[in-house]
Amino acid sequence: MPANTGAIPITTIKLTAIEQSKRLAAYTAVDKHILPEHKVIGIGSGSTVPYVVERIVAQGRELNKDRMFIPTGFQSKELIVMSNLNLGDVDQFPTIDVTIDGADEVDLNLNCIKGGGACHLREKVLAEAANTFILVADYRKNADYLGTNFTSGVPIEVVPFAYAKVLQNLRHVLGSPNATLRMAKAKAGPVVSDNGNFVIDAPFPREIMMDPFPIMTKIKMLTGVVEVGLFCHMAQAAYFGNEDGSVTVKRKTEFSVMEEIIQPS
Ligand SMILES: O=C(CO)[C@H](O)[C@H](O)COP(=O)(O)O
Repeated sequence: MPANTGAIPITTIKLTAIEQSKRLAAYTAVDKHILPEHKVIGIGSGSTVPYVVERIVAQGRELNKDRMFIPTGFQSKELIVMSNLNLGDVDQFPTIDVTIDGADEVDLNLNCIKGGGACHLREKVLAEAANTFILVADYRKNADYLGTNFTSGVPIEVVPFAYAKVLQNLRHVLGSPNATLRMAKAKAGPVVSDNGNFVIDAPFPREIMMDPFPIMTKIKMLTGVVEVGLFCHMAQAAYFGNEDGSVTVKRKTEFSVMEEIIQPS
């Protein structure tokens, strides 16, 4: 099913198992983390986030009238506006109470890949600005190691004139021989991000992805790179909707990441 940007109420559509899993994750995360005292809320991108907004809208006008909602890009901006929520930006609200966002894959330690929708620069800014950063996804995104199911690689936003140089660095120096420039599907030429930049997808072998922080810093040091779609040590929790109606939660504790399963009620 195509992503619903908010124009059609999602609840009127018959959902596939995967869409139900996304909705379950989103609803559970909103119920646990978007509390009456939260006034500035970051809204991520992707096909799971419309369910986040749907659940927030269901909290009612009384709670939402005093809240500001900060988007991570064009899609979430449209969602916020179409849902009659108050639209703000991160330059007005550099401290966000809670940001909820989707993920392309999440590992054992709550590191994740983001940028499948080329929004990871703004997504990372809103994740970093947030006191609490929460991920929502269906069960396919729940992995032990990054690159398990999401094999297209780490999304890397680059300034256009530097893309060929960065590709060379990735292929010949950093160990991603199959790094490629992401091409558009319904337009000739490359994908252009909401910030006017290009996106490279760089797959790395398992041994590198088992501990993604070092490669994230190396990629980020390449001149021309704007942001890397590896979010390391940022999320407090991730919610995955499962096919059987349960929700798997990975939650950061003081010393490690704990996993629990919430059974359907
Ligand atoms: O990082 C993202 C966009 O840049 C999305 O959050 C990510 O691709 C997950 O999307 P979906 O909820 O459709 O699976």
